[in-house]
Amino acid sequence: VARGPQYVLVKGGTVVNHDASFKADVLINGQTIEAVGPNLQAPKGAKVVDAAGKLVMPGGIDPHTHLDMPFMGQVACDDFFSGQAAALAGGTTMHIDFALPVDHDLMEGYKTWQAKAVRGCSDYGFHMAVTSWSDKVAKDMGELTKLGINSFKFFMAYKGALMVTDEELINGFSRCKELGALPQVHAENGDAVAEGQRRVFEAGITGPEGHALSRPAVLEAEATGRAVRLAAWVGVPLYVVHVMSAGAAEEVARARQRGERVIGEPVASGLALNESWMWHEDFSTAAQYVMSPPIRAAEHGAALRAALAGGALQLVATDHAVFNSTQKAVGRHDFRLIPNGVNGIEERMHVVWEEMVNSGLLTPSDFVRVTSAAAAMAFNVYPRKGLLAPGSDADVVVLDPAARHVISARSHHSAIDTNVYEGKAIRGKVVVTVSRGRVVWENGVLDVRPGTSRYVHLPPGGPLFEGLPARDAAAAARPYGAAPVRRGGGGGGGGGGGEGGTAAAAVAAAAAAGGAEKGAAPAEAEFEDEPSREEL
Ligand SMILES: NC(=O)NCCC(=O)O
Ligand SMILES: [Zn+2]
Ligand SMILES: [Zn+2]
Repeated sequence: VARGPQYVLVKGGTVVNHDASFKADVLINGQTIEAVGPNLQAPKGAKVVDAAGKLVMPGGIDPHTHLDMPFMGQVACDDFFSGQAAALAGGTTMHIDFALPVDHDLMEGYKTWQAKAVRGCSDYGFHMAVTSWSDKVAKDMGELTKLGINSFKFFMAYKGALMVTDEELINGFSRCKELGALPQVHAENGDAVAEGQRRVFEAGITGPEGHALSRPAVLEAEATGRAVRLAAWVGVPLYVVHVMSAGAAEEVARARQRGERVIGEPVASGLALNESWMWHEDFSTAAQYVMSPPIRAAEHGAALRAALAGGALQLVATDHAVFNSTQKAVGRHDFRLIPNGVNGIEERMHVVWEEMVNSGLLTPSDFVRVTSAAAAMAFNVYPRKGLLAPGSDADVVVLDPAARHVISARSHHSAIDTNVYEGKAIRGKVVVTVSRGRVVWENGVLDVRPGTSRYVHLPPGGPLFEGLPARDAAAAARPYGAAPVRRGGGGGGGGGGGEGGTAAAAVAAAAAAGGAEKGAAPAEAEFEDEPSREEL
């Protein structure tokens, strides 16, 4: 495949990183940034991109997508080529997709998703869902960390399909801790949702609005609170995907106030849209907006934007999972059958720019943090990704803050025939995208080919895991929270310790009560060998 010129010089723009912004040129050599600085000279044959008056930023990273996903009897209509092409046209140069186990088999899931991804055209990584528990699942999680997966997702909803029990959640969290892998949760109380759906449907509400009514925000807050507390008890960081409500955001914020390492991920749709669409009289229009947890009343969106601005939530994804109007129509007479999911992989950068930067809630550097750097850090691929600096991958976007455009299904690049942001006016536009050193989007023209995707290994034991053994040791010194342990004192050290008790502390308390070596340290984290960063 012809790659284009070896050198690309992005000239005359303002470089915006998450920690600084300054006037500089960016020189790309092959797939890597060679230099960032003033007045760089273009080597012979270089392609020069004029960025005068524009912002030059690290390519976006969307940490939550579902391309080519079989779900609720349908297969998401963006495959890895159309989805990644759409991403590049919107300034997102890497995404992390959720591989699903095949018949609960994680390794089969990994192979299946790699086979799907081959036809793509951009960088991608994987999370893996864990939908059951067994020794084999635990073993496969270890194998997958060697294959570049450092995060595992647990669905607390989708009863009878993907949902796990609390016991499975605890086993999974504990295994993640051993591996230095980040557990992620879809936080909704799946039992209550199933009951809510039954009640709403039996009350005669069968349309898309039933989706919103059947899974209220309280069920998301409950599950979020449960997940963060269980993660704290296990002593592992936690990543809460698609935070859609004020209550769930509060649970994340409170956990962080308690010193727990929790990341909260709002998605573009939750920040920018509101639930009223699900009451639209036209079924096709209303069904487009059905996703889980649901897009909620406007005050939730405002709370999520505020939480993102104030740092209570950390980064923005999309949960891009697209089903076209024909696919959505299978739920015409029963909202429970509408395949859940909305678009966003192409729109995220623009929607976040409009909602968060044009409104003054975030600075351009904050924008880079929430759309790129924070994901690179959370998934342990920073500064290779998420930063414009010598040695980093040459994933670069040029954003013209003055250019205006309107989002529409008529002009987007996704395979879906609708767009939940239809008609939304945006001030600011990604005018150039460079993916691994190649200009793939310029002047409204996309230059991509299927079969050019690249898998990015995500090694375990990232920054979120630094210092955890010391935290465990401190917790073990105060088993069950603040209660002192009396050797032989009957009953192993007294009552519960509020938010403070961890599993590590309980192990130490039990050991002390049973006469084992005093203060036995919890097992050292066994982060397995860092996988090579080489491509597959
Ligand atoms: N979110 C959604 O509605 N669909 C994709 C699956 C998931 O992330 O829950
Ligand atoms: Zn989910
Ligand atoms: Zn999702």
